[in-house]
Amino acid sequence: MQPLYIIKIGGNIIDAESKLSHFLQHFSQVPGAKILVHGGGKIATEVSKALGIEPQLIDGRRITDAGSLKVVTMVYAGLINKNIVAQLQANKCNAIGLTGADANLIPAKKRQIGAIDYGFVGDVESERVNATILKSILSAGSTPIVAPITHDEAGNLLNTNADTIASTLAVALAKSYAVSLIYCFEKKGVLRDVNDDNSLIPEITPTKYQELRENGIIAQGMIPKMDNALQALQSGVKAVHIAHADDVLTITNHKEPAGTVLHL
Ligand SMILES: Nc1ncnc2c1ncn2[C@@H]1O[C@H](COP(=O)(O)OP(=O)(O)O)[C@@H](O)[C@H]1O
Ligand SMILES: CC(=O)N[C@@H](CCC(=O)OP(=O)(O)O)C(=O)O
Repeated sequence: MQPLYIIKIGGNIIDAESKLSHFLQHFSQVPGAKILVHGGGKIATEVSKALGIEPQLIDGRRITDAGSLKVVTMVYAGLINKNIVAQLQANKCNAIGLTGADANLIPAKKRQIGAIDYGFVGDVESERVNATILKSILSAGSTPIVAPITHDEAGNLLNTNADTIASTLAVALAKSYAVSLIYCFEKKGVLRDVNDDNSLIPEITPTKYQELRENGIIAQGMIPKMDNALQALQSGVKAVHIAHADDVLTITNHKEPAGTVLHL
């Protein structure tokens, strides 16, 4: 099967102009078929505060009321997505920006009210992804850049965690490509001490994950990232890495080990 890299980039890199531009230069050199999924939660939080809408996050997920939905749509689908596309075009990467509403790429269901009402937050399923449109974009030599905005097929946009979008697309395409999913962020990978880049944990299995979580070594935003990563691996994705944004080419060119690799 043809290789496909699905690379996710998060808020701390997107928020730093020079880090983002450095990453995009590298991303444009990743060989073969590739998809970029971006977040941008940090910028959405800043814009939200500037507009007087106090952001509220529970376990890394944003409570998205009608006002917050306007903010995240403007920030993710507009500001961030289009800036990334323009920068990739400047790097000779033929990028095409998409939300989950475009070409019915990612239909979602509004999260049902349980203990917590998340508001306009969408839950997604890999079976419902429009894999056909992604395959045709990739075979035309273009690179989809996916924003974390989905839709409910009834005219409403929904906010979906970007780590979840990346793993859902990876699973949806795993029948057609040998998919490697790479979560890129601002640290060397999963660390024993979150403040020490020399404490990299090179490999994690589901059993080790449980242990690291119980010990509080894996916490905050790393929990949904790990959950999504392991689920992708259990659903046919060939390889999953959690690594520094600067190491993307080291991983895709198989130069040397970098970041954390997940194993079943
Ligand atoms: N063991 C760990 N190793 C690395 N990062 C961790 C760990 N535990 C918690 N984290 C936190 O998880 C964050 C990454 O998750 P998140 O903020 O959601 O990033 P992104 O926006 O890139 O998806 C890191 O910035 C770090 O603060
Ligand atoms: C529902 C939900 O939480 N959506 C996320 C989408 C953005 C995101 O995931 O951004 P990062 O990858 O930069 O964290 C949010 O609004 O924060």
